[in-house]
Amino acid sequence: RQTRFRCVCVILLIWEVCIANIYFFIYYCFKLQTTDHRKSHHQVSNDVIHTHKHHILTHTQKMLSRTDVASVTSWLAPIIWEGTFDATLIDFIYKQQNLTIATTVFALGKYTRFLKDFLESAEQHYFVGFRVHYYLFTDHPEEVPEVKMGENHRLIVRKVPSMNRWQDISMGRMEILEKLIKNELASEADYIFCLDVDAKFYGRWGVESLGRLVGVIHPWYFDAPRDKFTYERRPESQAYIPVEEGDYYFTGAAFGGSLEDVHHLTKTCREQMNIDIANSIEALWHEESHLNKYFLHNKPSKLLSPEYLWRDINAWAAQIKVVRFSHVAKNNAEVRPNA
Ligand SMILES: CC(=O)N[C@H]1[C@@H](OP(=O)(O)OP(=O)(O)OC[C@H]2O[C@@H](n3ccc(=O)[nH]c3=O)[C@H](O)[C@@H]2O)O[C@H](CO)[C@H](O)[C@@H]1O
Ligand SMILES: [Mn+2]
Repeated sequence: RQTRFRCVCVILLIWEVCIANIYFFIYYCFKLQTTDHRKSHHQVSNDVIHTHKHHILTHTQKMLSRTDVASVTSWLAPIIWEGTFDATLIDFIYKQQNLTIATTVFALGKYTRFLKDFLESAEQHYFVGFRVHYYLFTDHPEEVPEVKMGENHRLIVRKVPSMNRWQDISMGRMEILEKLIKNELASEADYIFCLDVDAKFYGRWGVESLGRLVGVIHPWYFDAPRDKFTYERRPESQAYIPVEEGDYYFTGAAFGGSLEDVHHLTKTCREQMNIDIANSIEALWHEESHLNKYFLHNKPSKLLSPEYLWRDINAWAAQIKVVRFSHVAKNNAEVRPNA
């Protein structure tokens, strides 16, 4: 009987040890969870003053990728497509830097007709919530429409002389930009974008586009083989690119970056175009040809997909999930000073 009693005691003891272990295990797990929680909250409140930041910072854990398009170049510059960035997170990061984005636009001759749609749509989609100073160059300041600017957005109008050739207007932008950056922008802005006016915004164009030197892949050639790119192929031009060279074909209708880098870009293109004029040659696609030559030797640090300059809002391509900025249809012969 005594042995039976001992046996029962031992079993009871083992049972209690087990129960105690289970209790201890549950308590330990719970404690671990709460301390972890407190720790991450603490880290966040060290970094930021806002209250929702814990939620925002955890977005980094989301997998962002596209498998149908390349999102990085061979020199490790990101290519920005819808689905490769977290807009909330990237806005939050840049918000703390108090940036100003200078944005230049030219509207000479009949091109003032594009201003209303350009500016109104920009106010809905372009760097909303960030400081933007538009510099508008026109030969008809009286035709600039009244557009209500959002908070922190300003429109500065500059008069420039009229020109007889649309090619000269388009190419002449480089010199005007070069001077604007050198003489005025140093203490006024952090980044600059130079955009065509015959275009309209349909979706977000925000801080994801900012970088030291930013090129936009031309909407007609993003999917084309290199030998189809319309680079300048005559060796007599300074814009010449041999057939076996070149990475992407960039549009002349949108580019940007830091003031220093864009100043160097505009200065170089202006100088190269002047050499071409002296040699009586005009590059096939004007300043766009020179821009492509520049990007061959000065690789952009960031590339924007054709979402950032699409052909026309109605054109379709499987890779384009969002049209952010798009050329509007225009009758070149009717709108340009020379056909
Ligand atoms: C589809 C196509 O062929 N695109 C080419 C064409 O673009 P685009 O047909 O888009 O050139 P464009 O007529 O828009 O001219 C460029 C910009 O110059 C300004 N502007 C031009 C003319 C004028 O009378 N008033 C005025 O203000 C305006 O800001 C305009 O957005 O030419 C560019 C410059 O060479 C590039 O080569 C483009 O690849
Ligand atoms: Mn255009």
